[in-house]
Parts: sequence; C-alpha cells; structure tokens
Amino acid sequence: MNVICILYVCQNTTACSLQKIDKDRRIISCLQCFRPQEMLPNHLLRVCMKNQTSEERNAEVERAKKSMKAWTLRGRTWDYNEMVKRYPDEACRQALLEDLRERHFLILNDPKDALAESSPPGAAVETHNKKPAQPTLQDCQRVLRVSKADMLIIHRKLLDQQHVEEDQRTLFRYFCEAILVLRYFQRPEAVRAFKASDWINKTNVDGRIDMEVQSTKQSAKFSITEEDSAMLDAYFLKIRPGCMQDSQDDQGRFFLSKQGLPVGNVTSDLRRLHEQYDLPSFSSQQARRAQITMAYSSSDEPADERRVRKQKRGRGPADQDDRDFGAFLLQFPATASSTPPTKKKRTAAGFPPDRMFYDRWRSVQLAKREELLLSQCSRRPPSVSKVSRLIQKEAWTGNCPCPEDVVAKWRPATRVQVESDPWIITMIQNQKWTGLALKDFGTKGQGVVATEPFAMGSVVCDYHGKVITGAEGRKLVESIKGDMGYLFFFHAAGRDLCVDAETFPCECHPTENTMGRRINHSSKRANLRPVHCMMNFPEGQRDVILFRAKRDIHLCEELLFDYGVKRKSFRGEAINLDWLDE
Ligand SMILES: C[S@@+](CC[C@H](N)C(=O)[O-])C[C@H]1O[C@@H](n2cnc3c(N)ncnc32)[C@H](O)[C@@H]1O
Repeated sequence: MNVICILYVCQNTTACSLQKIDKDRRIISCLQCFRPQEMLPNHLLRVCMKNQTSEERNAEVERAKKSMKAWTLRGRTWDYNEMVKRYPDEACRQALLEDLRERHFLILNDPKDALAESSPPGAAVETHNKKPAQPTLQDCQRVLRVSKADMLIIHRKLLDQQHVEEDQRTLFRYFCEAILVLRYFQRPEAVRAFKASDWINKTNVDGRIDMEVQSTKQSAKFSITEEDSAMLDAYFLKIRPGCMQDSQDDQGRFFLSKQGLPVGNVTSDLRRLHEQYDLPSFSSQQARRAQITMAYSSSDEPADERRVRKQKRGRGPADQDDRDFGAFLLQFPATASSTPPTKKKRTAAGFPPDRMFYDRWRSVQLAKREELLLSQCSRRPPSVSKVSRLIQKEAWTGNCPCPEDVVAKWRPATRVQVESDPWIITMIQNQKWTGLALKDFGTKGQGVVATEPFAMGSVVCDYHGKVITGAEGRKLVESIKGDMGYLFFFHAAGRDLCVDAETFPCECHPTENTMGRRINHSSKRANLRPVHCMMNFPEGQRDVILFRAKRDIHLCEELLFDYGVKRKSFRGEAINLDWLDE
C-alpha cells in the first residue's frame, strides 16, 4: 500500500467547514455592504445594522430576499444573440462572455455549444437556438474542486480514526464516485459494477495507479493519480467495512450503500453531491463530451479537416476514436514540458502502433506551448523576435511553435485573466509601466504619450491612487468644486468608489510620478477605456481602474480618456463615470 501525503487545507476550520455542508442555506447578498451572506439576519445584527431595531433588520432581510429573487429571475441569464446585437465589437463581446461564464451567469445560445458540435464558423449564432449550452470540462469538474477542502477534512478524520457522521461518510462516497465519473470519465454503470477485487488488483506504475474495471458490457482500463487513489483507499478501508452486513449480499462491489447493498444509482449520487454544494449537476455523458471538445479545441487541426475526418469515418467510429484519444491523453498527459510517448510505451499501454494518436498528442502539446508563450505576453502582442527568445529560453528540442503563428494568435486578455496576471499586478505595485512618457500640452498641463504602439485591448496602465469606498468618496468629490481632475469617481459592483489621485505622491509610491493621473480628457478622441477590475494581489483582492486601448494606439499619440464630463466646455471637473461597471 502506498503511503500518500496530502496537504490539508483549512485545518483550523474543520468544524465550520463541515457545518456548511450540513445545511443547504441560500446565499443572499447584503444590500448594505454588497457582500454575499450565508446567514443574513446574523450578519445584519452583528455588522451592517447592529444599531437598528429587529423590525428594521427583518425588513432588510425581506428586501434582500426580494432583490435576490428578482436577480435570479431576470438578471442571471444572458442571451448571446442579444449580446451580438448590443455589442458588435467581437473582442469586447468575447471578453464579456468569458467574464459572464466565469461568474456563473447562464448564457442562452452560447456559441460554445455550436463549437462543440463542430459546426462551421459563422453558423454558431444562427444554429444554436435549439440546443442547451454544452458545459466545459471545468464546469463538469467544478464540484470536485469546490468540495475538495471538505473531503480532505473527512479524509484526515478517517485516517486519524476520528468519528465521522453518517451523512459525511455518504458524502465522501459520492465524492469518490464523482472522481471516477467526472475525472476519469467512467460510465455510471461501470462505477456501479466496480468490484473490491478490481481495487485490490490495482498496480502502481511510476506513480500512476492502474486498474481495470469489469462491467457487464465491457471492461475499462485506466490509471488515476496517487492523490485520488488515497481518497478511494480511505473509502475502501475506513467507510466500506462499516457498511457491510452479514445479512446482505454486497456482490463484492466496491461502492456500498449504508445498508450494505451495492449502490443503486451512481447518477443520483452525483446529483446529490452537486446539490450539496448548490451547483448545477452534470452527467457523465456531458463530462465525456466536454473532455473530447477540450482535446479538440486545444488541437490545432483545422475544424474543417476534423469535420471531414469525422464524416469519412461515420459517427460511431469517430466517437470511439475520440474516446480512445481521451484515454491516450489520460495515460500520456500532454503538457508544454512533457516528452512525447515513444512507440514502445504507446503499444505497451494498449494503443495502436501507428502515428494517429501520437500526431494528435503533438498538436495538443503545440497548442499548450503556444498558450504558455502567449501567457507571457498578456499586455500587448509580442514581436516575432520576442517569441523566438521565449522559445529559446524554454529549450524545447522538438514540436516548437512557429513564432509568427504565436504572434498571430495573440488576443487581448479577458478581464478574468487580467485580474490575476502577474505582470500587471507587478506593474500596479511598482508603478513602472513601460511605453509611456510625460509631455507638456500647454493649457492642458502635462499629458501622457505612447512611446511604443499599443494594440487594441492592451492594458496600458492603471489610474493610481487611494481607493475610498461608499459615501465618503462621494462627499470628497462633492466638496471639491471646479478645477479638479484627480478624483476618479465611479460606481462598480453596486458600490460607490473614488480613486484619490489628488493626494500626490501617494503613500505607497513616495518617489514615483504615477502616470495614470496625468492622462487628459477627451470625449471625442478618447483612445483609452477605463475598466474596473478586482485584482488578485497576493495579500487579497483590491479595486483597481485599468486603462485598456480602445483601438490601436500609435507611437507618440497622446493618451486620452473620457472623464464622463457632461458639459460642452471642459473645465477640469472630477472624473465621474457612473456607467463604469454596466
Ligand atoms: C487628471 S489631470 C490630467 C493631468 C494634468 N494635465 C496634469 O498636468 O497633471 C486633470 C486635469 O488636467 C487638465 N485637463 C485634462 N484634460 C483637459 C482638457 N481636455 N482640456 C483642458 N484641460 C484638461 C485639467 O486641469 C484637469 O483638472
């Protein structure tokens, strides 16, 4: 038996984390602080309305519930067809779509759905009306990520021989079943048929745990990680024996109900696990499809060729090939740094000796390598020579991306990518944005010019200053009348925020001439668009205003953005962008 070391998270939150899964509480956002709350009445009592009466708090709870209901009914669903009409700019629309998906909005007529069906480019918007959106592999596997911390706590308790409640044991079994279905794409009937002897006969090959599951229809060979194996082992050694009863015939199955019978319905168990975490449920079929789609979309085989290949072989064999290629990828993960599987290894693992899977594997790896290179150029499109240098640094010996292709594939980062981009985070921290210079513009005072071109969508710099939230920021803006353009007031995520760039130099950069505050106003010639982001700094999230290029910006061009000034003649009013987060 392998000794597995798992890092436990939330060690001192054991009790409260596990309590969370006991009750299925609605999360309701507090309309005072705009933060989601699991127990709003308690929160209001202790934090946001501690000085008010209980009647006032009850009324506030009702108001919040109504608001949540209204949002669920109307606000959570977006129709892609409507977005196409309202937001004609493709790049911005895609960024918005990405953002909405990431935040769990429900997208009607999602073009991804059409992509999954490999329909021709351009047909997506017209043909997707009839089908529900195809979830991504990430969506399908979300429940494994979300529940992991709780499962690690149960796992540790099991190993430490501590008491684990009955429902926690059952939940742990659901999780183990979900591992096999959602991570290793086993069919529910195969998981149901999985035998204790299959588990006992598993072998450890170079850190991967190989096993074979015999179901009535077919047998499936696959290998799992040591970490997943540790979870299944804890179930097998610590939970399953407690379920066995002399009076029941368990048929030697691995997964048993608490009455000691083979589990009846793996799909229902998965649904219950999803319900426990308030997540939409995904079937094993959706997970398998998502996995195939992912393998395809990360392959650089043109969509047309894929379609022709599928058509030639007919639907059945093509699907079988895709499944086999999925198994091939599980056996030989294609990362940017992995070495390609040799013919000997491929055949030893039971795959055909020809190059078909090998070539597809290389395509997947090439796409990953391109992705890796592009992730190092998040601010602006790289030059061919920069990509060549990055490739050289990686010292790949074969299957190298072509620098020109990488340059052509550059796209502006989505908001979610920007919010965690290490380079942008460093620039905000040290205020050493490159490609910018100060210039005197006479009556306007100083302004900022581009010393390098910026492609549309590039992140140019931030509007730096102390962020003041709520009424205090509004008061600050109102108290300063007239010639004043260093307060950036806006409304985002339901809150009033004000960036104070008037206090200069700022506390955090006493010696830096921060650039964002020097950018002048123009409503007609604006080439920058301010965007509100919640940047993920190592010490936590923070509100930041970033400027992105609205169009390609040329060398020596002055950078300008629209302060949102209503009056015709600009007199230096505070920047006032109520619409920023709409
Ligand atoms: C955020 S600052 C911009 C940098 C400023 N020009 C400087 O020298 O520090 C805003 C101030 O710049 C000036 N300004 C900005 N845009 C202007 C414009 N289009 N016309 C005239 N003055 C402008 C106004 O004095 C305004 O209060």
